[in-house]
Amino acid sequence: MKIVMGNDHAGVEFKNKLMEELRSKGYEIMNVGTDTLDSVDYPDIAKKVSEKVLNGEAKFGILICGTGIGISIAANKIKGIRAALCHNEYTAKLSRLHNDANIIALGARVLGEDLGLACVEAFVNTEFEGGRHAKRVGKIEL
Ligand SMILES: O=C(CO)[C@H](O)[C@H](O)COP(=O)(O)O
Repeated sequence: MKIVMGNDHAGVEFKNKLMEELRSKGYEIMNVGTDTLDSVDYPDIAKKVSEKVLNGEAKFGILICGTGIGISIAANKIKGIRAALCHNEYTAKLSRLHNDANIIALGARVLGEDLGLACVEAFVNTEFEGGRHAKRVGKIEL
């Protein structure tokens, strides 16, 4: 499965740990985030990841900033993106099951790396349930 990851300066270490774990589990990871601690603007990263999800280069995106808030707000302004800010496996799973989220957003200053990985695995391994949820998701479209 192809996944694109992006992060601002607050998420470098978190991204690296997650990327290493995910690659060791066989996921194909594209990294479009920053790799240094120099300050960058999270909306630019949200845009890069969103583009790769929308053009099909990746099935899912992972966005990381300090809290996950700004980067998820920015991604959700882009047509076709449903970015879910998740803090646990339950919300990560439900964001796929009910909301058909195509990006998971995580807060590097909020979550431990192990919990972040558990959230990502719950997210990418859950299918959208459809049915009554499809009508609701349809109403979200920009
Ligand atoms: O979490 C974030 C956005 O929601 C950013 O990572 C955070 O605002 C960056 O802050 P700073 O420039 O002070 O490192």
